[in-house]
Amino acid sequence: MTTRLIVQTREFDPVEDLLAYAAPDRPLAWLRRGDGIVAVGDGMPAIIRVAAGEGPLRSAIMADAWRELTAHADVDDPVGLPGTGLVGFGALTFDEGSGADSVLIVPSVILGKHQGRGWITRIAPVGEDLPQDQPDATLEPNPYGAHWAGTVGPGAQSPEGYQSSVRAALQRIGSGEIGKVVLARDLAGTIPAGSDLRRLVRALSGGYPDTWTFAVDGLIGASPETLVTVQNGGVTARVLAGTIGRGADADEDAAASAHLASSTKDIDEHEYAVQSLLESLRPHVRAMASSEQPFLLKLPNLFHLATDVEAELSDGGSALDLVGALHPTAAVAGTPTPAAVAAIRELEPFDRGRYAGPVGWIDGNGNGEWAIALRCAQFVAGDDGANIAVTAYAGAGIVAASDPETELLETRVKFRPLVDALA
Ligand SMILES: C=C(O[C@@H]1C=C(C(=O)O)C=C[C@H]1O)C(=O)O
Repeated sequence: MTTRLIVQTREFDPVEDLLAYAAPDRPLAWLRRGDGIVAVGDGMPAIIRVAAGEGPLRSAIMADAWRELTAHADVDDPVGLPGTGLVGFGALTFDEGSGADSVLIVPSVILGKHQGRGWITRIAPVGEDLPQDQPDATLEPNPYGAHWAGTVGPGAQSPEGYQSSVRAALQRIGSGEIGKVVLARDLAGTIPAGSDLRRLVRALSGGYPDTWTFAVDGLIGASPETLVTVQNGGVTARVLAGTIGRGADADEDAAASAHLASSTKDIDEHEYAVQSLLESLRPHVRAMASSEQPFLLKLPNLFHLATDVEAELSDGGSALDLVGALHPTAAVAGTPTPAAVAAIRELEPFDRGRYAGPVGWIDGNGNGEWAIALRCAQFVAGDDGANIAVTAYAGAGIVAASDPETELLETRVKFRPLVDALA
């Protein structure tokens, strides 16, 4: 049976710290430079869950279910900003064959902020009171819980194992089977039961302001890379590929960025990623434009080669339709895509789950912002007060000129935001 939702958005004094209103143990958030959207409390009037094993249609099933939900929703949204009205927060698995499920969650209360304007959205099934009309309705910040620290160590893929996988990938590249493949490794550990996960979200968004910080169903991270954003017919995407760690002082830093900007290995790796995005996007848009040369994106821990792409939507698709068309890009899978995904299945001894999958939000008009879930970890609560399990992931693009040890070091630098924040 179709869920029918009633949705009401109202202008609201912008709150300083959106996260202070989120659920400590399962925050639902999308933040960048203090702007964004956060679920207040943990009410969920609708959740679309695509279970593992649904086959290669995961994003299509979700996009269709979302269309159905929005078609039956009664939305009153005089504010009309990105993230107002009916919103679902989503996280999808990287691989269609993953054992993890993909989710799109509609919370009952959302607080948002965009360029100095604030709003509140309340959502309930038709026939039930909107949250503000319920007897115990309150909107109070939750004080942050005590500081906590976790431990993570090698996961299913050891550092040595990672280098052997890179060597195996180089052989496949040498034989012409693939041009590029992105190989990841995992770190596993625990954090204490009851930890206030908002502390991690806050540390990531404060420390890495140029990233999109997300928390969706236990997947928490700060990604520098968008998969696609759609806003009133305009489409944008940011492609990243080609990476070098920051230098220890100004001279080393300048040398590192100059090295990256002129490295043919990194420029090739980047070009694979740009071409794959342009090819997948082309059938859905017109007036596609991207810069000729990548620019250098500077993050606190590393530099990336980056290209921004802009276009106009031409087929009326939603942000989730585009997610389905674009994922997985060569930035996180490789080229050609099917052979790269097959190589990942063979060379990585773990299931990526939602790492390197699409994470973001979609609204009732099909607008939305989706990142690639990088620099992230999946948190899974234990039973009966047991510790919370954490698995973090980081990968690197392997091309013909890659060196196993350098790629291992690159994954170490990419783990740093998360590992530092957990310590
Ligand atoms: C795979 C990751 O990052 C991707 C790979 C990059 C590279 O190989 O240079 C750069 C940015 C991302 O597209 C990761 O962070 O885990």
